[in-house]
Amino acid sequence: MTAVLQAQELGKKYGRHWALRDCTIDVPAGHVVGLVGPNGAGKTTLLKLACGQLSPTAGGITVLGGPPGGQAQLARVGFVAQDTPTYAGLTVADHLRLGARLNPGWDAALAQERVDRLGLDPRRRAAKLSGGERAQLALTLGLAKRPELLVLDEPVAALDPLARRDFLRGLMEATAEHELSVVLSSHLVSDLERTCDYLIVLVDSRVRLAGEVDELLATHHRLTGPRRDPGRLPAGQHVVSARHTERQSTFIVRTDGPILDPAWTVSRLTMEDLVLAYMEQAATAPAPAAVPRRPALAVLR
Ligand SMILES: Nc1ncnc2c1ncn2[C@@H]1O[C@H](COP(=O)(O)OP(=O)(O)OP(=O)(O)O)[C@@H](O)[C@H]1O
Repeated sequence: MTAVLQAQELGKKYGRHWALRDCTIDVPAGHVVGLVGPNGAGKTTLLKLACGQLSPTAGGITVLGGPPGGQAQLARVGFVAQDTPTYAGLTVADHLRLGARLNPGWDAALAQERVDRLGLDPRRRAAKLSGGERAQLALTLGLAKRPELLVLDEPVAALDPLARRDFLRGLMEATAEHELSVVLSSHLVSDLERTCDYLIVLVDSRVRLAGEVDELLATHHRLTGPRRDPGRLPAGQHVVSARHTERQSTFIVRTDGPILDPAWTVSRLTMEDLVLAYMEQAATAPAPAAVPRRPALAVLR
């Protein structure tokens, strides 16, 4: 299957500061990808590189098999930037007319159906819409363009829980109805947990983890048992994080094999556990030169 997003040692520098570096990822089409990481991790930088709004300082990136940003590519990629930008002085109907004018593949019926269903007054100016309504309008514009890839940069950050749920529900319905890949950045792991089947964790300008959620959850485990040095775990069990009390150790490990040691109580992780483990690892361990598929760093606390 064609990769929707492929990056090879991709890097972007602002002045002397790397906003993103050594980013190597290969995301297949047909996924809803959650891009998560703390403030300043480089999420917006990666998304802008993917949409051709920024040029790489190092490495390369292809989107839907081609270089981002060209005229043909722009029609295939929808981008809803941070703060869901709309034109304050234009009405909802003006936005739809503008969308139709600017996008060759514009789906007027889809746009109208969404506006009707959401109860957005076509005569209302964007400045008079609530944050949630503006976000829904921006999502409508992104969807009606009928892109193959829709990129959403923290679209729900300013929304209340109800508006967030409605927005994400709209997004999920749209991905189910149309063949669409989505890359969605957010700080809210619980939202990503509901919507995403592919995860990228970006911390401090580097990708720390990337892969299909099911596979990541199947290969990561929490082990709890008598206190043990992480160096005494089997070679195939890579320690992502370790915590110790006087008598007990709790490890989060990544492994392809079964956990056979009867000393351990083994429990499954949630996506939030996984994200936090890799964020903590990044905070306490030196950054890897490139993303290892199987992280080999042991974090002992
Ligand atoms: N135009 C710019 N000029 C200089 N530095 C920038 C610029 N844009 C971003 N940066 C820096 O690059 C780093 C990554 O920023 P980026 O906006 O990509 O992070 P982010 O993960 O999207 O953050 P947030 O979650 O806060 O939106 C940050 O340290 C930021 O200060």
